[in-house]
Parts: sequence; structure tokens; C-alpha cells
Amino acid sequence: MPSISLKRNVSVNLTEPDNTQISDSSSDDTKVTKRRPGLKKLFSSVQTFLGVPASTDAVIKETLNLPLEKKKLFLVTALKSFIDRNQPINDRENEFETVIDALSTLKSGNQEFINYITKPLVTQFYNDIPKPYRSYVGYNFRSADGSGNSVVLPDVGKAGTCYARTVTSFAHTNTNLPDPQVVFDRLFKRPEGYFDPHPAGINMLLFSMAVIITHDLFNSDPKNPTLNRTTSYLDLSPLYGNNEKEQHSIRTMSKGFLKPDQWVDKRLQFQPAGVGALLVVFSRNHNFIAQKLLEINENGRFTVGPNSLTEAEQDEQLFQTARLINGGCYLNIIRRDYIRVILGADATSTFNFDPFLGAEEPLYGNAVSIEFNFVYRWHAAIGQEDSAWLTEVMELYEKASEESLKTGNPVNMAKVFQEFNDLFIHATPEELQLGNAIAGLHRGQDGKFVDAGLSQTLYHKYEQVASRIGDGLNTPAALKHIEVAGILQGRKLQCCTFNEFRAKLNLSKLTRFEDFSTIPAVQQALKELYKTPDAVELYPGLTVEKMKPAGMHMPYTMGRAILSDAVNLLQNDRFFITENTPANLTNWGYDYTQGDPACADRVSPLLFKNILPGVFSEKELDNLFTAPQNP
Ligand code: HEM
Ligand SMILES: [Ca+2]
Repeated sequence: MPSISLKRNVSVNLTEPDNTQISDSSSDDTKVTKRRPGLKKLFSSVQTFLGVPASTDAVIKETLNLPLEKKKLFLVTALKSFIDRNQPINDRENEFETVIDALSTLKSGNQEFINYITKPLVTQFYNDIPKPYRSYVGYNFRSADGSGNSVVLPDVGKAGTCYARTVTSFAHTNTNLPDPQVVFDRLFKRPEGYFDPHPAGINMLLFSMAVIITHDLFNSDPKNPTLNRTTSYLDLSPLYGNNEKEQHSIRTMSKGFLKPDQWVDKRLQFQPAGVGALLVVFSRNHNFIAQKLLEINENGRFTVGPNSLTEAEQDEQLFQTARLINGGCYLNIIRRDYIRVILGADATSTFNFDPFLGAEEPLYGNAVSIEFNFVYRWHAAIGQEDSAWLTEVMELYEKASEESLKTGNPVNMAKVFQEFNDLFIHATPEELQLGNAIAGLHRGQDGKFVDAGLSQTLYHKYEQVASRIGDGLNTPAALKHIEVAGILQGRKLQCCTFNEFRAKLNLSKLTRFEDFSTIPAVQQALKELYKTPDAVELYPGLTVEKMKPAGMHMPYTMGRAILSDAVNLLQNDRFFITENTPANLTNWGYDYTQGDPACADRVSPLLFKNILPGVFSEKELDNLFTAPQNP
């Protein structure tokens, strides 16, 4: 883009009579050209730049008859309106008025030219107000089911709607698909006694966070796997639920508080304890925030009284405001701890990959796709200890599944839970009445988990190193049933092939089986099961692919795809952009979500100190998602 030096401090006499300008000594075109050869060139370059049609040449010449100052101003203003239109305009320079004044000095009959010059201005004025409208007054809180996030397309991303499809498959239907059990055994299964720790020492605390994120985004309906029962936004739905009934079940309905240490998503009870413990941290953070909001009571906005709020209104305002702030903390941890580790930036680095760069006011909302459901199944990452635990848990589930096959009745989850409790939770029936359980932890009479238990559980996840993720042959054997169901879901929902997915992301197709995994047994199995690289199914392809050499060492395609997904998830969420304001969150709330400037703008050090003081040391808080080095 050419750089143009503009005249500053222009003072324009708008009342100057036209005829004084006509008699200006510079009005002779030839003289101008002779004395100021650059000026004509400038006119003609503006003409080219603006794409002015040749038929207006005469008019351009006529503008040369304007007084020199006006000619210059006219030209630079025209140029500026094109070149600098994304920069703030100093309206005290009266450039707009100058153009109008300059145009008004043209002879009559030049309306076509005047229209030509002023049209971009009119267009700019029209475009000042984006359409369709993206935000309405009074729409500043998240709905319980995710609807209305996009005010234009309110059902996008709502709980209970279909998965989106990112890639349409145009491949011929494979009529010779391999048996999914064999796919698992030959491509996925971690051999007994084998464990390959994560090359960058990523810990199971990161994957506990990842499980919260994936449960926030995916909850396939077993009766109809085209449906996603959760919202397609990172709105902490495992904590707050997917509809008002679920949300109300964990609220005290007073002063915006949640019942002690509650969350909605029951699936998390069957996860290793770190997941529930981490979610309880967010549950407590909600109550910490609600309490703080009421204490500060900015401009009396939460006051109950005759001319203020009713108690029910106060509860709603505090709850919804605290929910937005809690969501802002979650977002901060995703941006500043989680994505940083995924990309491999050093803990001490100030590097910040900002997924919001270029973000505009969101218009379309977000709907997660079935392809991304597979991109996020990081079961291969499960650490050694969690894998051993999982083997015992899955035995219970498999026993119940076999029984269900024999009797034709659905799996008796109540019975599975009872046995799970007997083996892993050890809670009394009274304790179970107090809320969802976490294996090995106990609630006190007040319904809260004992702090020391939560802290120990989280610390244990911090210490447990995860497994490498890609290359194949490293998914815990106990997950066979789950993975086989996943492979079948991909087939039922007509997912694209692995190479079609890569093509969509503008990645070259893999043409040789040696390009998939480094493990010869995996390459051989792929060849036997699929015959050609183009036939490899999406989920198996994603799972066995070679790992990137840095960061989280993700399999290549997964690592690339999650970035597209993350940017879309974040940039399409109105509550992370348009509604993420001090006005909605209060000044204190907004600042809390911005994190601690002394800790690279991360909220996690502050949050853990507020919620579970002492669980991690200062140094550990700098690098939460990497297991400590063995001495
Ligand atoms: C020991 C740890 C884990 C266990 C026991 C586990 C268990 C399960 C089970 C039983 C399912 C089947 C669907 C359901 O009932 O929810 C599932 C699906 C899934 N898992 Fe895991 N998982 C674990 C770790 C992870 C991790 C670390 C991730 C990724 C960060 C992950 C991502 C997923 C995804 C995306 C689905 C599909 C969900 C859906 O479509 O509803 N899981 N997992
Ligand atoms: Ca959600």
C-alpha cells in the first residue's frame, strides 16, 4: 500500500466564493502540468486507483481548474477515504467538508462525477452499522441450553441439535470395511504391560481439563447419535447443565449461589477423580464470584429493595453475572494455560497465540461437528495409573452390557453405579444424596468435599504423566467397547475418510502407509485392513497418525484440526466477545477474568489461591500441565 504524506492542520474556509478560485493563477491546466508535473500524475494515479472510467477524463481535467490547495485536499481526502478507511479519522481536519466544498465548486452538469466520488462515502456510512444485527439490549446472559448465542440463528449450537458436518464425503462407499474389533486390536490397543510416557511430560491434569472441555462440547445421544445433547459452546455445561431444569437442580435460588460443590453432568462420576475435582474448583469459583459481586455491589446493581430488585431478581442477576465471570476464568485457562501447552510455548515465555485475533462481532454461532468429536477422542493419552483403574471400572460396565445383551433390557446403570460406589467411591447412601460423587472423596455434612481430598487428588493428576497420543497401539485395552462404538458411529453418520478430512484442511493426502504411523505393525495392519491410503477411515486415521515433533506432540492432523476448531469455538461465541464487557461482568469481574499481569495474564494462579490455597506452589502454578521432572 503506498504511503502518502497528508497535510495536517488544514483550515478550510467554506464560505470562500467560487469565483475567487477560478481566477487562481494555478487554474491553467498547462501551467499546472508545467509547474507541478507531479500533480497531474497524482490525479491520474487517483483515477487509476479509484477505477474511474475513461469517460470521466474530462471531469478529472476540470478538477484541475480548482485552486491548488483544494485540488490537493480533494485528492488526498479521496485517497484517504480509500486507503485509511479502517483507521480512526480525525474529523477536526474537515476533510469530508473539504470534499463537499471542492465538489460544489465544479461546473453544473458534473453530477455523475460527483456521485462517483461520493458513493464510497455513502457506502461507508451504510456499512458503519453491521447487518444483520448481532446484539440486542437485554440479551447479555447465556441461556441454559445455548440457544440465542447467535441472535440471527438462535438454534445454532443449542443442546439437543444435530452435529454439524464439516466434510461431505464424495468417496465411493467402502463395501469391504474391516471388522471394528479387529481395527481396535491391530491399530488402537495398548499392549499389556506397555507404557510410553508423553515425550513432553504433559500430565493428567491437562487431560482432566481436556475431559471437561470435551464433555462441554460432546454428548452423543446413544439412541440417536446424530444428536449432541450438550451445547456447542465452551459454557461449562458439565457444571451448569443443558437446560433450565438441570441448571435449577444445582442452584440454591438465593443470592446467585450454587449448592455446595455441585455440578450437573453425571458422566464425570465415572471418570478418574481429577476430572470431578477440577470441576468442583469451577463450582466453588462460581460461589466465590457471587459472594464477591454482592460484597462489592457495584453501583447498587444487586440491591434488594422497594425501588430495586426483588430477591428472585437479585438471585438471577447474581447467578448469571457470576456464570459469565466463571466462564471468563475458564476461557482464560483455556487460552493461557491449555493452548499454550498444546502449542509448546515455554512456561516462562510471554508468547501468546491469540485465537481472537481478527475476531469480529460473532454472527453465526457455533455448532460442533461430528468430525471434531473424533478429533477430540484422546483416549490414547490416558496415564498408566488411570489406565489400570479404568480396567477395573470397565469390567463392571462390560458385565452389565453382557447382561443387557442376554436379557434384551437396557444396561442397568443404577446397578453399575452401585457396584462402582462399592468399589471406588465408598459413599454412604446419605452422602450420595448430597450430590454427584468423586471416586475416593467424601462430602462433609455441609455437602462440601473435604479440601485436603480435593487438593491431593488434583496434585496427584499434576504428578501423573500422560501417555504419548499418536502413532497407534496405545489406547488402553479396557476402552475396546467404547472405541468400537466410536468406529461404528463414524460409519453410521457417514463420516468422510481420513484423507478427505486432510484435504479439507488443505493438508496433502497421505499416499503411502509408511506416512501414517512410524510403527511397522501399524503400517502393515492399515494395508491389510484398508488396501489403499484413501480408504482409511477418519477416526482410525486420526488415532494412528505420526506425532508432531513439538508442543503436545499431537498426531499431525489432530494437531492441525484442533486449532481450526478452537478458533471457531471462541470467535463464534457472542459471550466471549460482544458480551465480554465490564458492563456485563462488573469492573471487578472483568478484571478477575483478565488474569494476573504479573503471571502472564493467567487467572489460574489467582483462582487456585482463592479456591484451594496451597494445593500448588508458586512455581507449580507457572506450569500446571507438565508433570514435575523425576528427581
Ligand atoms: C480414563 C479416562 C476416560 C474414560 C473412562 C473415558 C470414557 C469414555 C466413554 C465411556 C465414552 C463413551 C461415551 C460416553 O458415555 O460418554 C467416551 C467418549 C468420549 N471420550 Fe472419553 N474417556 C476418558 C478420557 C478421555 C479423554 C482424555 C478425552 C479427550 C480429551 C476423551 C474424549 C472423549 C470424547 C470426545 C468422546 C465422545 C463423546 C460423545 O460423543 O458423547 N475421553 N469416553
Ligand atoms: Ca457446552
